[in-house]
Amino acid sequence: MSIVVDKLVKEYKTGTAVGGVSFTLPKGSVTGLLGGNGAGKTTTIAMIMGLTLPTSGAVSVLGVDMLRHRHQVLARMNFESPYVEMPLRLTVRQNLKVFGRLYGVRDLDARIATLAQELDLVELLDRPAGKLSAGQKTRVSLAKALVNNPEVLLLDEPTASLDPDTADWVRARLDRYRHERGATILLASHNMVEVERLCDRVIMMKQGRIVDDGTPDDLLTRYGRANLEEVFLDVARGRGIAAEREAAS
Ligand SMILES: Nc1ncnc2c1ncn2[C@@H]1O[C@H](COP(=O)(O)OP(=O)(O)OP(=O)(O)O)[C@@H](O)[C@H]1O
Repeated sequence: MSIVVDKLVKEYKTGTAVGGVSFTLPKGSVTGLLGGNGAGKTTTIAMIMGLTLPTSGAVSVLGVDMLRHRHQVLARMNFESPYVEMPLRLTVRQNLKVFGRLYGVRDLDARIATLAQELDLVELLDRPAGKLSAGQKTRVSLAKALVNNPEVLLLDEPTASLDPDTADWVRARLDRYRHERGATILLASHNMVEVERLCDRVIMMKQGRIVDDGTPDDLLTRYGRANLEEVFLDVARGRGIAAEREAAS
């Protein structure tokens, strides 16, 4: 298994952000984490990456306990999040160099040149990161996330702020990366088209808990719906399977 999350909890003074979440993600799988605002998706991803310390529970990535030995595996994973700003005065190239060195990437200049070609960043390489549009920044963040060719990739809304055409292109890029690298990907998204297109499994979260889990087809059948958007609305509005189970117990 590439990622094992076991009874993960994150309590803040203001309340419970993640209230006991468990799942396992096999190598090469692409899983979507779906849920409304405040459901706990970002906090879950941050705990898997080791950016946020859990209150309790365990996370292992590629067989390594992230709470004790995360330095052993960090070079084999990466993440993208709109919440993590890059140094804005540095150019795109300098940013990619800093992150590439942090991850110990060999032949870094060649890697940056390849990524710039693939993500259409050639024209932007010598511009300061602070002078980019939101969509351009998202593409640079994706380059940062791929700089070390990670086996495990965590993405927090990878196409937020992209126009539909660029978003579609980024999804195609991620799909190709997944197939070429055999990477395991966990992505939080509000975009159902994205999830239906990329994910072989969907984990639905609400108020810090997992309320459903299955392939997109399983969920459509279970809820009797034509698309994931309708399933999402059922779950968000409390008409989900979890609500029915609770009512029945
Ligand atoms: N640093 C923090 N301190 C206190 N509360 C926090 C902190 N970070 C997150 N929370 C709270 O934890 C809950 C889960 O937040 P989280 O960002 O994980 O949700 P999300 O599912 O990613 O939401 P969104 O879709 O809006 O990005 C929210 O109620 C949020 O207010």
